[in-house]
Amino acid sequence: MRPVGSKYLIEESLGRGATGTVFRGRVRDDAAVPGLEPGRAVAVKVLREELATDPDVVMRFLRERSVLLRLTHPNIVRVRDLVVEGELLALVMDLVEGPDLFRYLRSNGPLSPIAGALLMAQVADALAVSHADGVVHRDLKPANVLLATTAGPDGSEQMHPMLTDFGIARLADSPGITRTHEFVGTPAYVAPESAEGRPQTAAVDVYGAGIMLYELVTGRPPFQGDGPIAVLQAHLAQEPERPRSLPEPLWTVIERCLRKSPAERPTSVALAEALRVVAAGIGVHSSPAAVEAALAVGDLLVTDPALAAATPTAVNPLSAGSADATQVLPSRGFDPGAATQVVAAAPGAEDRTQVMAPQPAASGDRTRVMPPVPPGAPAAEPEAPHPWQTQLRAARDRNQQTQIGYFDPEELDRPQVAPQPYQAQPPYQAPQPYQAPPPYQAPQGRPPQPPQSGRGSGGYSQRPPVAPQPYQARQNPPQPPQGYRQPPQAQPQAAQAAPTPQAYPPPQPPAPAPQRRQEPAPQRRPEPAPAPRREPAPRREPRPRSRNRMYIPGLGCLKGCLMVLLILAIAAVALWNFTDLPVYWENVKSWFASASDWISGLNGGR
Ligand SMILES: Nc1ncnc2c1ncn2[C@@H]1O[C@H](COP(=O)(O)OP(=O)(O)OP(=O)(O)O)[C@@H](O)[C@H]1O
Repeated sequence: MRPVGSKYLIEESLGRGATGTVFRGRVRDDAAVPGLEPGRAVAVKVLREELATDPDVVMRFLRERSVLLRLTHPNIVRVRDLVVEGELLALVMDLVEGPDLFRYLRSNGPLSPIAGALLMAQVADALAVSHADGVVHRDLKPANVLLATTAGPDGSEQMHPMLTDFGIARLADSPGITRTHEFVGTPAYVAPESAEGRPQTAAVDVYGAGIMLYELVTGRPPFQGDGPIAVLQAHLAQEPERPRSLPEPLWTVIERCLRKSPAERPTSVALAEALRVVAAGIGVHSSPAAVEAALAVGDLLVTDPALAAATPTAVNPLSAGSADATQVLPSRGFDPGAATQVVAAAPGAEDRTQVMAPQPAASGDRTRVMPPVPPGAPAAEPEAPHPWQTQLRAARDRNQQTQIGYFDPEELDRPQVAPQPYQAQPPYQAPQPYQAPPPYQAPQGRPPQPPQSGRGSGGYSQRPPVAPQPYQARQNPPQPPQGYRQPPQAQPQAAQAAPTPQAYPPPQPPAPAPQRRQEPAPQRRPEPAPAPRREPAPRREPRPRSRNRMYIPGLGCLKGCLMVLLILAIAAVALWNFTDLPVYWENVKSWFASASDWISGLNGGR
């Protein structure tokens, strides 16, 4: 056990991410911490050294202390204390016993549309509370949703989603840590404006929620690519493809969250409400009124008028006054330093319009960080995947990691991904001729999810937790990225009536030009007649991030072997010179000679 500050002891590591390592810990027996009794188990996130030694991060850490500590909600992992001790920065949080959503999805496959909608509604509740307090999460992804296990009304285990890592991306996004062209976030979940270095408002979290919702119900995020740059370009240029079996109302919500323009995305409050309406209206038991309400869910997805008003300026960080325009959040908790940094990160038009490219040395390390496997879970895959699947998965894992990396603006000019219409993965390719998918059926093989009533008058804690089935580590083989599948018929079905055939219009085959695509294109889209290029800004060398930046595969092993050989050689010389080994050796030789003579004698006697 290691002490952290004067009040906590840390035990084993629970896992490591890009921003730090999380340990299981406990409050010291002699410590008095408000709200935490002595001996209480906690989770302690020790920020990585590079962050902890940056004066700007330390300043932010202290300045945002009160914001982080006051964020309380049943769906937010509560931060209990912040520890600053020498070069150590740590957050003390409530310990959540349960897997994170990333691991859950890997072990159990996608959720049903109803379960996915209800789970994300709770995440949206958490976002609504933090957004009201001026705090943007900025790194929404399944790995940052922990699933606490709670007992359901019938005594069964239920999962309760809890959002964690609030403020961490913001802490890491310090002028001292991230510089021009740098980026904090997780490529698969990053909003277009974040990828471009534009101001990040609450709408980036709604975008992240849309990506997560898509992934929860299909098993893969909508934008993929081989490497972070390809993924960022997809966020900027591609439209998401509707999975064939997704209910229309749920797709409406996802599509609105994934709008390229932040001003067109719903607020987190509207998102939470809409998701509950969708969940209530897409079950096979849903009443006609609930079905009707779900089909009209688009009307509930109201946008933030303040964001819409700020957008014309906010999308152009070079224009005068853009620093003010970034302050679309309530002033409480807003950090003007962050806005200044974003604007300062776009010194020229080239910078603003370029897609950032990772420098391998800066990001290579992070690709190796994998969420740990739950205790007792078998590490081996039941079936060896095809090498191609392995590559796809590796690319996906890379994009699941939070990245704080250097991006080379010159990479923009190298075509990473041609901005062409999204090409669906095999499961989503529209068959020829197009056949309408079977009507959506409620989830099978999972506990029936009772549709929740609408939000109470401000009482979040009144809502019973509804979530996917209890986590079972590696019960099923991990699912390769694929669409929502109808569960096998053999599994027990929820006792629900057949759906009304007209309830959900079948999804249209991928349309060549949906209405949205005719809207004004974001600034990043390729221009048909490119303006004369300015001279590229001189490339800045990235600040050395680690004392050990060079990694040569096998070098450690080689050095070890050479060292062993050297030690053996020295030992041999010493033995030869300082022991009776030469005498023994002479004896051995003479025995050998005698034996040879004796054998020759025997042969000669015949
Ligand atoms: N409060 C907590 N209680 C229990 N486990 C936690 C808690 N917070 C994090 N963990 C676990 O610790 C591990 C590391 O968490 P961390 O947030 O550093 O990783 P991450 O989100 O995957 O990484 P990053 O966001 O930095 O890329 C995860 O497996 C997570 O499930």
